[in-house]
Amino acid sequence: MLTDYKNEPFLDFSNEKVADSFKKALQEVKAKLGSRYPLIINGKAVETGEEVISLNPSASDQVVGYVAKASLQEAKLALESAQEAFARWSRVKPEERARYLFKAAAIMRRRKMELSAWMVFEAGKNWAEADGDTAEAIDFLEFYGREMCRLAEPQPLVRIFGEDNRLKYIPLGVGLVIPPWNFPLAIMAGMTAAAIVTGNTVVLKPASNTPVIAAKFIEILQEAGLPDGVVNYLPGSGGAIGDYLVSSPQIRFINFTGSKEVGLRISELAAKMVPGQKAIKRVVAEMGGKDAIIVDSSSDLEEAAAAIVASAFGFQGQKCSACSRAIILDDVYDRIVELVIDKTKKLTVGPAVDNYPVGPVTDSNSLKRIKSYIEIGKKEGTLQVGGETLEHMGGYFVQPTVITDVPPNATIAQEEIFGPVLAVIRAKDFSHALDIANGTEYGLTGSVFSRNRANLERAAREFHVGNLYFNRKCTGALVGVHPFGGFNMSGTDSKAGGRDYLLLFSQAKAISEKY
Ligand SMILES: NC(=O)c1ccc[n+]([C@@H]2O[C@H](COP(=O)([O-])OP(=O)(O)OC[C@H]3O[C@@H](n4cnc5c(N)ncnc54)[C@H](O)[C@@H]3O)[C@@H](O)[C@H]2O)c1
Ligand SMILES: N[C@@H](CCC=O)C(=O)O
Repeated sequence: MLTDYKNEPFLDFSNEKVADSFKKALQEVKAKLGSRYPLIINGKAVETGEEVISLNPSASDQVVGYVAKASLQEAKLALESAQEAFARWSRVKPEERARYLFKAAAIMRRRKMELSAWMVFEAGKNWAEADGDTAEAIDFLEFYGREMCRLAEPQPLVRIFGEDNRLKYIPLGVGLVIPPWNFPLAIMAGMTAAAIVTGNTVVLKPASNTPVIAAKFIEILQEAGLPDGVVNYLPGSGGAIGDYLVSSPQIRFINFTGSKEVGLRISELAAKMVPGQKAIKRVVAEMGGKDAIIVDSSSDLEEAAAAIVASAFGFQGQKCSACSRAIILDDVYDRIVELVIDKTKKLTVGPAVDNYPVGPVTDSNSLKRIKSYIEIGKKEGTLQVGGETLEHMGGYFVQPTVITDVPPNATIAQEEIFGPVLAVIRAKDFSHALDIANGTEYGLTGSVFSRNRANLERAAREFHVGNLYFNRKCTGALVGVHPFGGFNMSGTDSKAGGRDYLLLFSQAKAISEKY
């Protein structure tokens, strides 16, 4: 009998014992940096002539791991392996499939600190961010396992005389899982787990900046006894093997999370029928955001400013949910700006291993992109804090940056920067604030700080985002509690961690028997 689902608790690093254990885990992982990781196809290690070199963004001369890089030849093998495994795996009972997830979650729980330590090195997450990522990965496994058991139960149908009617959920086939690097364990594991627990088999192409933590997940699935070929681990360049995989006739669905540009390309390619293709490809694409926090004059200004700073600069603003626009009503604008500046100035920047509040951004391209947005922002508004990149520190560090008096249509108020840059925008009144908030092509997260019930009710109706929060930060969705996914160009609103998610990887078969 399954226990009720509960979110995995976060570690309390202010407890000296917990902090000491984590330091030990960091030391242990440090000793393993620089190892080699092969592809895993049909359960077997496959070496290739090329490699992806995963670097520590806090210290860009430190190699986290050397990972075999797939070419089209291995991509073909991985597809064949998934296709063969599907014939067996799709017949495994749903409850049995769920048990592999529960077992993997138990292994992850035992290796929790180690997994988080890998993300400190590979993704540049500080301790709490890395722990949050591991906890969310465990949550996805536990939640989707239970969801599969629920979907396997007899589904409610209207009964009519003289017929027996049933409806059951069956898998789609072979899928492609393409996750981003910013939640390199949670999102990657969640996207994969949902696809396989529903009876599909997959090719998992991890993000090129974070293939080592994905290799650890594969180790865990193997330890949990997952049959060969159900998940095929295929690191490689998205540009080089992505199009081939997406266009392949065997692929039945693509579960993508990443940028709007790549998501739209996948969506377009997947829509083109190719010879040998038997079914329409389903595309689940969760993409970028330009998320806003609105503050009105009735709100607790201290709390609002703290939430803006936490949402804007947590993990260096590299969350699709990050607050990149603070939209402040005129009468409290100056006070909020003062509070935000004050709180941002207190944030120190440094290596993730030393647990600084602000760590590095993911790579040199990212640093360059953010730097160029800061330059644009300096012309579009008033630079108040930050504005510098800190190359001399040996990693990809960018100061948390606040730019005020930004017009709603400015480039930095419209385009996703995906870094620690906050645009502060002045609104005349609440209607204007909502217009500004809805005035981008995205619609992922948003938050409103207000004690005015009418404003909150109006925002509930009119603030057009997939995840709307009141009087709290706009990051940090919890599995099962805040099903996650965005509107408009933020994606297909798949609601990861929600009750609808597994249906995206299933098809319902209705069976009627006349008596
Ligand atoms: N909405 C969400 O739930 C969510 C969650 C996390 C991140 N994101 C978004 O992800 C982006 C950051 O992640 P990223 O930099 O990894 O995004 P990205 O689009 O650059 O890459 C995402 C994945 O796509 C792969 N890829 C690249 N080109 C490809 C191609 N032509 N074909 C197939 N695959 C290809 C990459 O290798 C990677 O695995 C941001 O825009 C962020 O907002 C969204
Ligand atoms: N689910 C995460 C964001 C994922 C995207 O980066 C949050 O709610 O903060």
